[in-house]
Amino acid sequence: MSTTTISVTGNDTYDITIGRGILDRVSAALAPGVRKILVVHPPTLAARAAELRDRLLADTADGPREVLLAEIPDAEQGKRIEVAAFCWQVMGQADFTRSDAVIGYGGGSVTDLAGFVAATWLRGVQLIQVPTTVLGLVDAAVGGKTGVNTAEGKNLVGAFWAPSAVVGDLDELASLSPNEATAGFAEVVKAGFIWAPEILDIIEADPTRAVDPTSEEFRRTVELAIDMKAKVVSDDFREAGLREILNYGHTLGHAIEHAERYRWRHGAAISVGMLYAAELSRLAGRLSDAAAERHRTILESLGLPTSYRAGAWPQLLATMQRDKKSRGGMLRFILLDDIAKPTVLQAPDESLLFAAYQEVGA
Ligand SMILES: NC(=O)c1ccc[n+]([C@@H]2O[C@H](COP(=O)([O-])OP(=O)(O)OC[C@H]3O[C@@H](n4cnc5c(N)ncnc54)[C@H](O)[C@@H]3O)[C@@H](O)[C@H]2O)c1
Ligand SMILES: O=C(O)C(=O)C[C@@H](O)[C@H](O)[C@H](O)COP(=O)(O)O
Ligand SMILES: [Zn+2]
Repeated sequence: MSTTTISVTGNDTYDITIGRGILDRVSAALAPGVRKILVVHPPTLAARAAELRDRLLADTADGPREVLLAEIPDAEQGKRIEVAAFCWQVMGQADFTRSDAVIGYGGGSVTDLAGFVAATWLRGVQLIQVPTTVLGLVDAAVGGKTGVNTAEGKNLVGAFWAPSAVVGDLDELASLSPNEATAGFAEVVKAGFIWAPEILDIIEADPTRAVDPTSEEFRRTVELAIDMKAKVVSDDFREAGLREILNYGHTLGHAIEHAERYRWRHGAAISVGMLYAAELSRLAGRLSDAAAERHRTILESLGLPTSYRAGAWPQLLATMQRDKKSRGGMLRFILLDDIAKPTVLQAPDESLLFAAYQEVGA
């Protein structure tokens, strides 16, 4: 099967390579002169991280290397400042210098944490992202948003720090459970609604094939989603404007994740958040009934959640105030004027926000 390369341009230029059996590209992506490498990984991938270490050690063309493995707690438990401090300690004790590198090998939680460690160690060292989940591949590993959660909310501390390469080996996804693959696929659906309607057509034609990581349909939708993200972050790395569209569904979605103390998968929360944004768009008189209904149908056809506890509204509203798109006390939402026509809604009336929530509250 062929390999696809999608490039991010701008201040930092790098390639996202998508293919099968391409892990050897990780070593090739290291800058000349890298002597020490920290591979950050979750417990689930401990054995495979050791194999990756052995591959990196076997490549001696650029001289000898030291490869350290940093196993971090799973999922959101890994996105804590204490975990970043653990990685800093490992790097400090091994004398990592500015010419050394960090590799994020795992899902989005790992690539976010590894990216943050790379951004902050000595104010920035080389970062290579090797995503192993659908969500990591199509979204988290691309674009250089890195960070950790705080007690008050999701991703509240972080940095923009671009990887120098993203190696997307589809073989890595084979061990994902169908539920995990589907949850991550919510970000592909997002790409369909904000930018690439072809994704929606493919899902509607056959939702089961669309989420199957071995299918051609999956490969096509994933490449469309990555291509969209690469274009957006090439244009607006630091989220001064256009990049905000990538937050479609995230204002409510992040608040649900926080309310659930991260027992919900990110993609599942974003699924409810996207339906909420669609209903808000419809009630604000921007989106047609049919386009809002298309959200519900597509998300449900994939088995993604479309409702959340009705009684949670006051808590969700309070958490949404801390969303990064807020300005002063003013909430801002990414809505749709139509499919693939994202827009911003500033300071919506609380009654409108509540009315939209009644469409997803159960
Ligand atoms: N930086 C960004 O632009 C960006 C974009 C989207 C999401 N995110 C963040 O990504 C995180 C969610 O990422 P995620 O959905 O990948 O979750 P995750 O990283 O928590 O991984 C989900 C689960 O899958 C396991 N896993 C990972 N790879 C596996 C594999 N190949 N086989 C079997 N199991 C595997 C992990 O151990 C974990 O239990 C959230 O924290 C979210 O905020 C960041
Ligand atoms: O890359 C972006 O920009 C995104 O918003 C992508 C989102 O899918 C992702 O979940 C991101 O981490 C959310 O960012 P935040 O700034 O709202 O924390
Ligand atoms: Zn997201």
